Amino acid sequence: MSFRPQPSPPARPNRSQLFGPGSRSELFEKMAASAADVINLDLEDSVAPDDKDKARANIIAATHEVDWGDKYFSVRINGLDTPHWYRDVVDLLENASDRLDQIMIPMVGCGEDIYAVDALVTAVERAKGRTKPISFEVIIETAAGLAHVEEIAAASPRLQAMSLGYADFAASMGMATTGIGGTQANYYMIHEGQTDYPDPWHYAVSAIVAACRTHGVLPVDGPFGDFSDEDAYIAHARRVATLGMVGKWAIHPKQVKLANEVFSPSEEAVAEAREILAAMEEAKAKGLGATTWKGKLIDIASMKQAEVIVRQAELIAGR
Ligand SMILES: CC(=O)SCCNC(=O)CCNC(=O)[C@H](O)C(C)(C)COP(=O)(O)OP(=O)(O)OC[C@H]1O[C@@H](n2cnc3c(N)ncnc32)[C@H](O)[C@@H]1OP(=O)(O)O
Ligand SMILES: O=CC(=O)O
Ligand SMILES: [Mg+2]
Repeated sequence: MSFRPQPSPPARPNRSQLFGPGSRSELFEKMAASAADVINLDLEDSVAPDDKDKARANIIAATHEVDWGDKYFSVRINGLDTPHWYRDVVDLLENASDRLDQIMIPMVGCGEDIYAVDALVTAVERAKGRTKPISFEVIIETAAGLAHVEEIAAASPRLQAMSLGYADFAASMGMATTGIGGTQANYYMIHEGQTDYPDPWHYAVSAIVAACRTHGVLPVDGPFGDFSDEDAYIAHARRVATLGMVGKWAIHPKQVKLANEVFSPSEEAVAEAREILAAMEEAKAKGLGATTWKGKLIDIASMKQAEVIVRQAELIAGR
């Protein structure tokens, strides 16, 4: 219990985040023309060490030259355990246009990691007279990151979003898999001869959602590596949407449409939510806190559940 109301996350659509290597500038116009809500140009793992300088220069040029429309524009910097990250921050903040909205910080392990980047970003912003503050997104993708997820979620007012990075997370946890997201062939149970493949990521997803919701941060699901398997992507996305995530990465353009569909409430769900709200208004007018709708109990908490769906639909419609 707390007397403090739960803070709202930033009110912007974040259903799909399309990634592309900063070293592949030929992809930028295609990314800008996509239906993704968020663009993540990468300086980290999809860029070879020898290409880091070129990738930074490409991304800076793209903030000036490419029309990114109304997309939220984010750049993933290198991790704090590398020699690259400070140069990423300094070069971007000194030279990128105001089209840069966000820096994504990978491999975070504790709140102090965010503090360190915040201090550097703040210093460069002041030195260069940048008036638009840069926001942060972090990736939880290590055992330490998950262990400290709540302090990370509370670490900076710049923090808008937090993603689960399946590949590095699996490696850090010592998980016996090379799969990026989804069910895992060796993670199964057998009951009365029937094989069931439970979700090995459930705990991490729920821990991230709880930390994010506590501190008004958008919880986002990370990559799904097998971009040829659309059904498996959709199944994974639907599971995490049910658990409270607001969107998912697209590491191939064909995944953008899938994410946008899964993370937009269906017309049927919105109509039902509005019916619940109307039924509860009627009940409240009669002095009741609970009533029956389609043979089921609904009460004040049902209104809050319905409002989540209606708010989400309105946010997307207002895009
Ligand atoms: C674990 C992690 O950290 S994930 C995050 C970091 N990883 C990334 O950023 C990787 C992002 N994705 C990619 O680099 C690429 O999509 C790859 C390597 C997976 C596949 O690339 P390709 O072999 O070129 O893909 P494919 O041939 O299927 O591309 C089909 C079309 O989509 C385009 N395309 C490919 N990737 C992208 C992209 N990320 N954004 C926009 N368009 C793209 C191609 O140029 C091609 O366009 P065309 O039809 O006009 O020729
Ligand atoms: O950065 C993403 C991941 O899956 O690792
Ligand atoms: Mg990673």
